[in-house]
Amino acid sequence: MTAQAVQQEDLAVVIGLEVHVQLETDTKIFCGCSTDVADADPNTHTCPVCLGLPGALPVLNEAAVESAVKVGKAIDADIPEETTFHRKNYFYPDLPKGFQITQYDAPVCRDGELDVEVDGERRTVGIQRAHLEEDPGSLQHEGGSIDRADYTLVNYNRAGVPLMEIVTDPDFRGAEEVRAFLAKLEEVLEYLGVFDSQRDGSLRIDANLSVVPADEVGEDGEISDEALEDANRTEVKNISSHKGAEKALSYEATRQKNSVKRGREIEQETRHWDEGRGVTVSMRSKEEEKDYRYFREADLPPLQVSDWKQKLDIPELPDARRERFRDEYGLSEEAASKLTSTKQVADFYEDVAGEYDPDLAATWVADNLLGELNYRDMAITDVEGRLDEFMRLIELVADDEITTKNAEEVVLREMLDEGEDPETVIDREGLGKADEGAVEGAVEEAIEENPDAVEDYHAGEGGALNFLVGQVMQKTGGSADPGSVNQLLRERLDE
Ligand SMILES: Nc1ncnc2c1ncn2[C@@H]1O[C@H](COP(=O)(O)OP(=O)(O)OP(=O)(O)O)[C@@H](O)[C@H]1O
Ligand SMILES: [Mg+2]
Ligand SMILES: [Mg+2]
Repeated sequence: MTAQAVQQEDLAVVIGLEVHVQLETDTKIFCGCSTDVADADPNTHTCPVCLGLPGALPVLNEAAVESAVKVGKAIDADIPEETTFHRKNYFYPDLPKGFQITQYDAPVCRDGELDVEVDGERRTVGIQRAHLEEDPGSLQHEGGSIDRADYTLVNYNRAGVPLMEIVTDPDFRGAEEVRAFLAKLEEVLEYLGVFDSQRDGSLRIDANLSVVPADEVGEDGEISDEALEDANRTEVKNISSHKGAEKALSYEATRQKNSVKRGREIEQETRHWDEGRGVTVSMRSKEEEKDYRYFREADLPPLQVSDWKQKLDIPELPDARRERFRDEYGLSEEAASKLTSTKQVADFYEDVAGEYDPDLAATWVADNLLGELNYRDMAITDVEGRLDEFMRLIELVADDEITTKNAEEVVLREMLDEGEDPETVIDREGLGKADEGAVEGAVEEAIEENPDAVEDYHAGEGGALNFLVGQVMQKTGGSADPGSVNQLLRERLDE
């Protein structure tokens, strides 16, 4: 293909990702330093091992390997008999040892896959490999972005934090697919309990992008290996969010298409996503594997992991759980989706559905609780310690001790805004359902006090009954059930 001959619309975009996720462990991957570095002063969570001082020896953190094996099970990957560690050598100030301990030819996971839904269609994204490695330190560029800074500060608190690098096949054909994949990946990792999407810097993405002639793409989105080999790709680094990925990839796709249109060759290079300016800038020509001089990390013996796969259990994953919720509880697709959005929500739903009617449970958890939490920019994890209080509120509704309306509009909201338990709100606001005698008394009173409305009712005026219901509700401080008030009134008036 000569570049000049190709029009922009004749090009298809090909994307493959290298996603680095931080595994949730208490200590770093090769030393005992705490990983809780969010509010720590620079270089306070360090030791001779993660600072790479001569003579210090790494010791592998078992919890990090367990997490990696769980991820492997979740993405249906091959887990080898034996996994090994390598040194990846490069010279950069974020790397105190001058090499990163990572995995090379025997990663802990190979040949996995993850199903995603894009525009209602199910797609399978291949995962080439997923391996363990240590995070480098972080660099803080002072006085402008990386390419313009006056000087750079270095903080090794992150050095040695356990990462898993998940490398996909070049299976994405657009930025939206990437976004769907990242959302799904995070969902699965959080279900496994190995990842926290709220943690700063817990997800970092290198995105590889190339353009190929559109007629190389088959109907099912397949592209031949030759076409992929032929295409020069750029690797965009420094992407740290789903939105960032979408923006960076849209930018890079347009840049490459325009370049080809103008007859320029795409260089195989590493580019940097400048979030502030919304552009990708050239950093360096792409390293090749030989540049890294990979060799075995002699300080870490090979690790036998094959039987860990049997030993470690993983929870039911979101797709399976969604399907089961539909079958077992008769939920709509939408409700099942909402109720499996996180493991905590799904667990709470099942607790409630086990005690009460599954539909009532669905309304209360999906619509009321999640709705009110969402409105306050909160998640279920923010009220984790109070789920028994919400359960008690639902019980009060189920037992008819309080009206649905009061429970929803007063008690639940006060519970969230004031941090009170349901009984306290109900007592303070006098919301306990009025007993039958009190409601009957209020009905009598309303009829006596409003002869005109009674007359209108007998004359067939529809509004009159509603007016009387309103009077009774007022007299009972909203604690009566409007439906039964309506019925009581009609019985009395029609006598
Ligand atoms: N033609 C292509 N267009 C876009 N992406 C591609 C293409 N060919 C391969 N890729 C993607 O490039 C990525 C290669 O990642 P991998 O980690 O194996 O190598 P690397 O980027 O050379 O190494 P490093 O880890 O040092 O960055 C994969 O996500 C793969 O899907
Ligand atoms: Mg890589
Ligand atoms: Mg790469």
